[in-house]
Amino acid sequence: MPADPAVLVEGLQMRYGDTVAVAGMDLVVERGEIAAVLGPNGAGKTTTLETCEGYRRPQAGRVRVLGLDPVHQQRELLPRIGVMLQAGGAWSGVRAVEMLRHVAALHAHPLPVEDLVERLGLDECGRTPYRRLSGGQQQRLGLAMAVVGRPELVFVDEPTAGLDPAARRTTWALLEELRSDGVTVVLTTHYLDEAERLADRVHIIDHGRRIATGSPLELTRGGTHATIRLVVTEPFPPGAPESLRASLGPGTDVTAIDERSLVISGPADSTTLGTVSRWCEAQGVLPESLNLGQRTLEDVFLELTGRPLAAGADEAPSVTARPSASVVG
Ligand SMILES: Nc1ncnc2c1ncn2[C@@H]1O[C@H](COP(=O)(O)OP(=O)(O)OP(=O)(O)O)[C@@H](O)[C@H]1O
Repeated sequence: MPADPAVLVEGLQMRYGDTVAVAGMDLVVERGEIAAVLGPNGAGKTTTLETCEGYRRPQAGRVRVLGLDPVHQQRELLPRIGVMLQAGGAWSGVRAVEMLRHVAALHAHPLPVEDLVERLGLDECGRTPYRRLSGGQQQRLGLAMAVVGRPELVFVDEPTAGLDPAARRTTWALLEELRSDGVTVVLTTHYLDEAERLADRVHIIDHGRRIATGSPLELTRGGTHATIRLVVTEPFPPGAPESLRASLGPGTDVTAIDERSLVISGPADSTTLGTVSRWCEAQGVLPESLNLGQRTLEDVFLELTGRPLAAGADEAPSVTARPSASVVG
């Protein structure tokens, strides 16, 4: 019989008073993969993770972690998972390395503390009380505490928020090493490069729901689709996006960016490029540039939600963007 997935979330609903934090979340994380839960501020990432970690009881729906119920089988589950919280997690007066040794001592087969300290550059602040550590040092200590017990599964919430580029790379390398050792990693992030670089599978979430799932390549490739950016020398005549969309036919989407540029999302082939070029001639506009580019996760989020990821959950939808990507998985 195949093993249970590392994480299984079905129809999870969570609210805080009148605020709906999670609105029917479905999520599957297979064992041994790095899964990134990507979404804007307030999308419900932390609440979902905290429910998987057993800190919150599902108000509706079902959550299983390593096949166990995180609330009712917490004693069985806790020794097998590592948790890096967004902030805190250590006593304020305790020295960094003492804290890590303490956590290591709670586990049967911990990683060597000194190695982790050196790996994560914590040697320089090993005797510093937790409350005096910089934000980045607290982040790295939090990660060390999450992995020191050799967990089968680690949850890391925004592992590189506020870290400098060198510390981000160190963190990524450690997470990749965990995966090579067969550890499942579930991380939340709103850094697109982090999700693209690290994750085997990305779950894009918005307003408490998963809206797309796939490997970074599957999500950005969108089948044979690509993004073509057209910039012309003079403003387009009125109705240009509609007219170009009609020329290109079904399966293609055209979004006006400003009066001289638009984005075409459609098949990346010579027919599309030829049609765009002939359309420009017919409209009497001269292309300044015509760039064919791979979609980014940012483009995917924009297409799915009509607003940029960085704008946050409450931003009004953009008037020019129109959803066209399909939900995967
Ligand atoms: N303890 C709480 N009490 C009241 N509302 C909360 C609480 N925690 C979260 N919320 C609200 O629930 C929603 C989801 O929050 P959550 O922290 O799960 O999202 P998130 O995607 O992790 O956001 P971020 O990226 O900012 O951490 C937000 O509207 C948030 O303001």
